[in-house]
Amino acid sequence: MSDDVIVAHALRKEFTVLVKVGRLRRTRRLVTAVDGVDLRVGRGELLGYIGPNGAGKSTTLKMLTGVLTPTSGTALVCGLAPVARRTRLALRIGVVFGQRSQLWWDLPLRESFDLLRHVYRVPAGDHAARLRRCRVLLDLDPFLDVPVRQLSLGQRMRGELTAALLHGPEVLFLDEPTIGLDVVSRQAVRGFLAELGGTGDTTLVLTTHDLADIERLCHRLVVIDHGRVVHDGTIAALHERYGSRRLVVADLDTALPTPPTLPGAPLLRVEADGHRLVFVLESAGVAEVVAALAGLGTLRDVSIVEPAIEDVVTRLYRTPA
Ligand SMILES: Nc1ncnc2c1ncn2[C@@H]1O[C@H](COP(=O)(O)OP(=O)(O)OP(=O)(O)O)[C@@H](O)[C@H]1O
Repeated sequence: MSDDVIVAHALRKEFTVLVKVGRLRRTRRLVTAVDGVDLRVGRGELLGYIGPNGAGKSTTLKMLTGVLTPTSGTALVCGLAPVARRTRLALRIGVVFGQRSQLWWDLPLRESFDLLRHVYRVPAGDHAARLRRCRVLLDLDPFLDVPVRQLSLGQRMRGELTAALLHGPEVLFLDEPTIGLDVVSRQAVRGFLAELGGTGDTTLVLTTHDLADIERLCHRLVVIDHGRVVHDGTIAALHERYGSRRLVVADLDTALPTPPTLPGAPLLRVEADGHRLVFVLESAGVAEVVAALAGLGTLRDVSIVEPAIEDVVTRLYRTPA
């Protein structure tokens, strides 16, 4: 039996929108937000679901969590049809959507968590253990007794994450979990999700525009554009497909009259009046390039620059779907 916790086939969602034509007239137009997405996500996977604005990410997540009914296609999450079995599914998944809160605005966090324990009928021992873990990892104690409406965005997001996890979900869906957070909160949330995903017990599906989230957290990346999957694979595969290459940066004590020619690693540019040479690693290996550079007798320092995911994703978004 497959251990996929999410299986979507030809998932499609259309919306009818009214658009203005001329000064007074309005006409109906069909918007295809998700256009035949196939997706399988295994238990314990950490999946980044990314794409440019309006690509269909949130709409996909809403269909997978039972908030929206697909126009056509099928989805099963934890073996359940999300809309038809929404209540049952709610016990098996956790959802953190930036714009929607599951906390009680006027209650302190601690009381919201208590209420959620009753809503989900979580045994007291399990609840206490999960809450303890979140308190430590997300540093909740300084604001556990503060009413939710008084929390900062970063504090509330840490509360939302906790709320989504107290019933021990198998899958956690996160729509832009670090949006608008300051550096400290962003690191806290990322670190927490990395730890959670690292256990292999919880499947994470994450949409984000913050590619640092992806690099830190996701093993697999699904990129959608105009509602269609344009890449499904590892980050390394994405770099390979779009030809991103590693660079070797050599700092020299003395500039050379002519830069060296290294087989398999062409010179990309010369900087700092000839004191810095940047090579592209093509067919050559790092060791042979470094050895050749060391042989020049003027090498002070050498570093390898990994390709930035921003570059490759920007290029991917520009490529027609
Ligand atoms: N309720 C709705 N009614 C009409 N159109 C909608 C509705 N929800 C989404 N859309 C449209 O569907 C398309 C996909 O929207 P969606 O919110 O899924 O994109 P997204 O990838 O999450 O974008 P972003 O990164 O900007 O959040 C967009 O063109 C959007 O305008």
